[in-house]
Amino acid sequence: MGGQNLTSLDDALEHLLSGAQVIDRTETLPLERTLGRILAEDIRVPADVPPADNSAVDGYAVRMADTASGAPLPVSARVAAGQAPGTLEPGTAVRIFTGSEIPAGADAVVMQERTEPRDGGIAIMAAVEEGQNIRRQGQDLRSGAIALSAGTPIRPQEMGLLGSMGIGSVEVLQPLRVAVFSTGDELVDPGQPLQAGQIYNTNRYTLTGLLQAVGCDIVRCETLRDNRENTRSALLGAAAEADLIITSGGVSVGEEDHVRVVLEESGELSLWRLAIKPGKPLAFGFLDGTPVLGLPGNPAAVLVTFLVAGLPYIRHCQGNRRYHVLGEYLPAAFSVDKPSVRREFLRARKQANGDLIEIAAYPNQSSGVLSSACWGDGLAVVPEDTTLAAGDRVLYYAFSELLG
Ligand SMILES: Nc1nc2c(c(=O)[nH]1)N[C@H]1C(S)=C(S)[C@@H](COP(=O)(O)OP(=O)(O)OC[C@H]3O[C@@H](n4cnc5c(N)ncnc54)[C@H](O)[C@@H]3O)O[C@H]1N2
Ligand code: MOO
Repeated sequence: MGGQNLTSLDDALEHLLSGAQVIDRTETLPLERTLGRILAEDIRVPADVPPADNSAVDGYAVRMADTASGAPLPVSARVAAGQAPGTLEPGTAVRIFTGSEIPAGADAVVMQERTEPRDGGIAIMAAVEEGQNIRRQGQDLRSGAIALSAGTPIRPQEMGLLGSMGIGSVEVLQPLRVAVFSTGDELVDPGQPLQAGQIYNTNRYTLTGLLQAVGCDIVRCETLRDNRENTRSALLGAAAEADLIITSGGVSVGEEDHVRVVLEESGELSLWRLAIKPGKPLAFGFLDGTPVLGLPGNPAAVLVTFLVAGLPYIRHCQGNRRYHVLGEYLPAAFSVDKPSVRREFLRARKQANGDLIEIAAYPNQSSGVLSSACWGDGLAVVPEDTTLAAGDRVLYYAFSELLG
């Protein structure tokens, strides 16, 4: 616990992750539809990749011993990629291409640029080493090994690797089903005129984008008015069909802040008020066993709390065992004069200063200013109880790294 009975982000994450349930629903998908999914099974290599020794270059397959005399070698055969290679006749060379299988008996491939036509055959113009230009059977994957383990997120390169093994479909975890609620009587959807006291709904779109970016299924996306009973019934309804409920707004201390109260009254509030800025009033709990992540209403606080607290939890629930975020320490182009008991996440970006890369922070860090995040490319972290002078190293997380 930090000051003011705030929970530190580290303690909050430990609490969130220790209770997180990984999805237990799987499905089998053809390879081309697996991008962004999480493998539900270990993938064992069915047969060596590549399946046989093959040539790395266009040239000639030879037996090294036949090249010692320097005499030209007649070309006895031609093996195009895709053809069965046959056997190298002693004392000859076989014309071969990149990817062609190596004929039995050959122990080196000479690049065609290192040869010259002579006396109806080829003369080899450079010393030959055993094994040169041969890509060995199984150099990429060995039969029987685990190539990819359960919990691996599938990127384009994993799709390619699965294809290289001849695996056309894999078992993956189903997407996390998330219900999203914005709360507030003041909210109006874009496209309609604003009346006095109203503002346009921002968080609905930030959250929709974030959830799409991280591969969740949005099963509900609604706006709740500031009414306790409606809030209660909407959240309980969503609890029956979603793996996770995310709300924005209604978690602070005002009498119109119903989300947290509904958690307390009808479920369980297990976390409230973190030592982070923005995002202090974040709430977390359960309704009918379904986790509810109550993000604060301020638009920049929504983005920050989703990234630093929600996303590690979501990645865990998605079954992703590879999620780790590595920040980097770079000199700050700004200063922080007043220490805070809350860890502060500044909307920031990298900038060049001569040959130095430094971190600049958006001048207005109000949690109501979402422009800060559109200007920025990431978050700079000011630790609790810390001041910073320009030039001090500050921890920086790129949005792309956080969302990775
Ligand atoms: N007395 C106190 N007041 C406040 C505290 C506090 O500790 N004591 N904390 C402040 C902090 S920090 C935050 S953050 C906010 C969070 O309050 P809530 O999560 O209850 O959010 P709301 O009050 O509903 O809204 C806050 C702010 O955000 C606007 N908002 C809400 N939803 C949306 C949306 N979907 N799109 C655009 N803007 C939205 C809302 O109009 C408010 O301006 O509480 C502080 N107060
Ligand atoms: O923490 Mo609130 O989220 O600063 O605006």
